[in-house]
Amino acid sequence: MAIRNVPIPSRQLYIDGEWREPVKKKRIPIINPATEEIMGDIPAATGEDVDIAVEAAQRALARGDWGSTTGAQRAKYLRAIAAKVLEKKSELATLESLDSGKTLLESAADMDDVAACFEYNADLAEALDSKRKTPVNLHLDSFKTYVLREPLGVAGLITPWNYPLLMATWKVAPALAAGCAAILKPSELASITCLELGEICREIGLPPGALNILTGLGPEAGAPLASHPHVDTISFTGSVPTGIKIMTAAAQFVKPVTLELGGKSPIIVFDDIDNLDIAVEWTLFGCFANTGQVCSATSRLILQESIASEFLNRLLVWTKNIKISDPLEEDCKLGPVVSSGQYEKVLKFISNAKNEGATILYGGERPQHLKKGYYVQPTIITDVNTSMEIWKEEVFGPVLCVKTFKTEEEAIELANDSKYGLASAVMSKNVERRERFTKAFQTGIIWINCSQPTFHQLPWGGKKRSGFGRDLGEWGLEKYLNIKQVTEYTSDEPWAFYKAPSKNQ
Ligand SMILES: NC(=O)C1=CN([C@@H]2O[C@H](COP(=O)(O)OP(=O)(O)OC[C@H]3O[C@@H](n4cnc5c(N)ncnc54)[C@H](O)[C@@H]3O)[C@@H](O)[C@H]2O)C=CC1
Ligand SMILES: NCCCC(=O)O
Ligand code: NA
Repeated sequence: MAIRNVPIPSRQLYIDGEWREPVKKKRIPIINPATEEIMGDIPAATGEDVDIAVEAAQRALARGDWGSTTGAQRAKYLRAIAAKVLEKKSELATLESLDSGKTLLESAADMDDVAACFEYNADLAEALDSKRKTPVNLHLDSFKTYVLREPLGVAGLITPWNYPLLMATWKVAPALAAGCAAILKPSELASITCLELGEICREIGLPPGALNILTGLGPEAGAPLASHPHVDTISFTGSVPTGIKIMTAAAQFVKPVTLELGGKSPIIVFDDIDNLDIAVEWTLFGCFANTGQVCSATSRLILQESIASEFLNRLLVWTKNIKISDPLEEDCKLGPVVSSGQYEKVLKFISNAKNEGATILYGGERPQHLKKGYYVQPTIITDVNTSMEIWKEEVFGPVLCVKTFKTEEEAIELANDSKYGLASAVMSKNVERRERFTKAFQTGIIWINCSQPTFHQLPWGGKKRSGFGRDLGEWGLEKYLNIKQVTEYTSDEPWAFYKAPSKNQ
């Protein structure tokens, strides 16, 4: 499946259905995190390019070939994109791995998810046609009313590097399904596959301006998008500090935003589990999948004291078995983190934990056999207390911290002891207990007897400082719609609120 020598395409910005050099002609190097080598470069958009893209998006909305389409017509474009993604799956997956360090296995799964998400939103676009105009019966003779669902306008989509094309798809697919015109700003750390989405849109003949793709730095390309007066909504996935900046910028125009931010999600394991190894594997997957660079990573293991020692022993055995290598190698299960900045950040979290008195039970360093690349061993940290940074802050790397508990009350208190509220997992065979935890968890996503499986039919998002609004499912499309009420007075009788003037007045 791996095509090692996929050439890195040299692209420009994708605006108005064509490739355009950025106004300031700047480019950003692409770094392969597995080798630390520069592989190519991407265009760096600035505010001038944002203005051009916004105008292209507005023209698309005003033109019949996009602005007047039915959901069924848009569904055809979305299905054509899905088909092209599958046709180019191995090339796209390899590019994704080269750019972000994701294992090829995970990149290939992402491409399947990308295609499935476009397909799913094609279905939603079709379903929208029958819901476009919904009568509302007021049970009054004098009024006829209905509600229209219309595209909100120009959507700004700002996305991260951990699932580069998939996170973009979670926003692009519903924005297009709704009939918006979109401007995607992917992360400068991994933009290759998002630019290839531009090529796919060109190949399938998506009307110009319906989707524009501006690569570039956050403050130079993302910030002008968030603060543009003619961008009608912003959907963002990324860090809390950037989310706050985006919300602040958008607030100046009372622009709706949805924010999918960080997390420090718990996984609670009870001693009533039937099979220790199954729980161990979910715990590993929950924290080390995608090299821990997952907003919903269950990076706080909350373990019932009675099984702690046996569980940790099995966890160590399984962890030592994880293959860490170049992400394109067969069976690689843990690649490098995305960038030198992220590498330094993860190692600093580990050294801070040590300095605060925690124990590095396993890992904590660069793997001995890999001399180059931003690799960090899967790391397990014990002797953690709730005032430590490692308990409170998102690492976004393969680092699991562990605490034990005796009672259910203690477990739920530990689980909810976070400023974040994205996801929670509980492993137990006791149905009533699982229901109690489902109710008590202060998060938007609950996993029972698993961690991380994600389905595009279900709402994705959090509460507290993990943000608000939802991607995916029908909820992921709603934010791109304007709900318009229409009220018609159908009576021949005067309204008779004011006194009617007399005939000779
Ligand atoms: N919730 C999640 O899925 C993610 C969380 N993170 C967290 O954020 C940390 C830092 O990663 P970064 O890449 O720096 O995340 P970031 O939040 O800065 O980047 C996400 C996106 O926002 C853009 N951006 C940055 N500054 C902006 C601004 N002022 N206005 C508009 N857009 C802007 C970036 O270019 C990128 O496209 C990670 O270590 C991790 O903890 C990072 C990526 C994804
Ligand atoms: N399994 C998808 C996770 C998406 C995210 O990290 O935002
Ligand atoms: Na990269």
